[in-house]
Order: sequence, then C-alpha cells, then structure tokens
Amino acid sequence: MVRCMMNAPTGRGKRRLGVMGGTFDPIHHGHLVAASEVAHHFDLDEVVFVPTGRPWQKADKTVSAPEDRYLMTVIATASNPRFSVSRVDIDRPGPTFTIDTLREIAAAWGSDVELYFITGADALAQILSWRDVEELFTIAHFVGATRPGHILHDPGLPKGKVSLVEIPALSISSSECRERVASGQPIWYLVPDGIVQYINKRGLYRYVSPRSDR
Ligand SMILES: Nc1ncnc2c1ncn2[C@@H]1O[C@H](COP(=O)(O)OP(=O)(O)OP(=O)(O)O)[C@@H](O)[C@H]1O
Ligand SMILES: O=C(O)c1ccc[n+]([C@@H]2O[C@H](COP(=O)([O-])O)[C@@H](O)[C@H]2O)c1
Repeated sequence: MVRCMMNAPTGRGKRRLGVMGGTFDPIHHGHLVAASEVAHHFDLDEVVFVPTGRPWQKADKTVSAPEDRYLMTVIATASNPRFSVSRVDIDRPGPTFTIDTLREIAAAWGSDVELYFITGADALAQILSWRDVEELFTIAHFVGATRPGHILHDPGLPKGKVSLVEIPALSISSSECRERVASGQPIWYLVPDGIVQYINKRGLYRYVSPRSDR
C-alpha cells in the first residue's frame, strides 16, 4: 500500500516511466520486487533499470565491472515485458550522478512522460547528499520503498515530491549475496536463477576484498 503519498502526479495524459537506479552488484529479488510493486502502485507503463557506471558514494568499495552488472540486469529483467535496462550511466564517463541520469532519460523520452525515480529506504535517507538535489525533484517524482533494517522516513524532502510505499519485505542485499558466494553458501532464490549461473560462469565474488562493502 502507499503508506504516505504526497501529491504524486495525477492525470493519465502522459506515459509514466519508472527509473530504478542501482549498482546491482548483483541484482537480486529485493530490487525486482521494489520495481514491480512501485509499477503497480503508480500504474507505470515501464520501468527502466539503470545500472550505475561509477557510483561516487561507493568509491572506497570494490565494485564489479559495469558490463557484468549491466548484463546481469538484462538477464534478471528479460522475462518482464514492462522492464527494460538503460546503458546511460554505464556509458557516461566520470562519476555517476542521478541528475545526469534523469536529464538524459528525460531528453530521450520527450515531454509527454512523467518520471518516477524508485529508491529503497536507505538510498532515500541519503538523498539530500546527492548532486543538484533540488533540481532532481523538478525532473522526477521520487518513490521510497520500504526495506528491512531501514526506517522509511522523510528526511526533509520538498513537499509533494516524494511518496513512501510499503512493499513486501525481502531481507536481501547485494553485499550479502557477494559474501555468500565468497564463503561458498548458496544464493539460489535470493537472485534469479540466471544470475546464479552468470556469477558462476564469470567467477564473480569468489573473493570479497577487504575494501568491499559491509
Ligand atoms: N531488499 C530491498 N528492498 C527494497 N529496496 C532495495 C532492496 N535492496 C536494494 N534496494 C534498493 O535498490 C536500489 C539499488 O540498490 P543497490 O544496487 O545498492 O543494492 P544493495 O542490495 O543495497 O547493495 P549493497 O548491499 O552492495 O549496498 C537502492 O535504492 C536500494 O535502496
Ligand atoms: O546523484 C547522486 O549524487 C547519487 C548519490 C548516490 C546514489 N545515487 C543513485 O542512487 C541509486 C542507488 O545507488 P546505490 O549506490 O545504492 O546502488 C543509483 O541510481 C545511484 O546513481 C545518486
């Protein structure tokens, strides 16, 4: 249910496009459920997943190659006709800022589209530290999804620009998936089957570096 909705855009004149940004290292069912639930709540026509190129707030952490994260995102979303994947952040040089992501997507989709940027509760709590945060809210409506272990609250966001949505709780994180692979534990059913196979095939996450997440 939409627990706290603050003036989400109304009317159905325009197409509604969800944008789900993430490092997706690897993509897991928490990401997919968040996108699916928000798409349902807001009657989105499509959700485009945007793997980050170089996430500047994870600069002190080891992040897998963009092409691996991009391909895993394609594999995980391929069976859903309303999901797609964009290379805009992968292909743009330099650190990844959501303001650039949204500007590029808005320019590509034109003026008859409403953008909904989807985040989990943890990312939403950090949003005031993002680049050009005030302009972000002029380009997209932001949707914060609940996430186990994180309190979903409004950290002082502009009125009418953010909705908080309660989704089925999946206590899954990419960092835990990486650690499980490194220690030989299964990740079946935490991630789509094709992602288990891709990780095995490419030998990803066999070693978690000391600089890695967690
Ligand atoms: N289980 C989950 N439930 C709801 N939202 C999630 C969940 N996991 C990730 N998200 C959201 O998806 C977006 C992308 O997350 P990200 O790719 O960093 O995954 P992560 O699991 O948080 O990774 P890591 O553990 O490496 O930090 C963020 O907005 C994050 O809040
Ligand atoms: O624009 C920023 O300054 C910014 C700072 C941190 C994170 N983001 C975006 O937030 C989304 C989730 O990021 P992450 O690191 O939790 O995977 C992803 O699309 C990032 O590009 C954006």
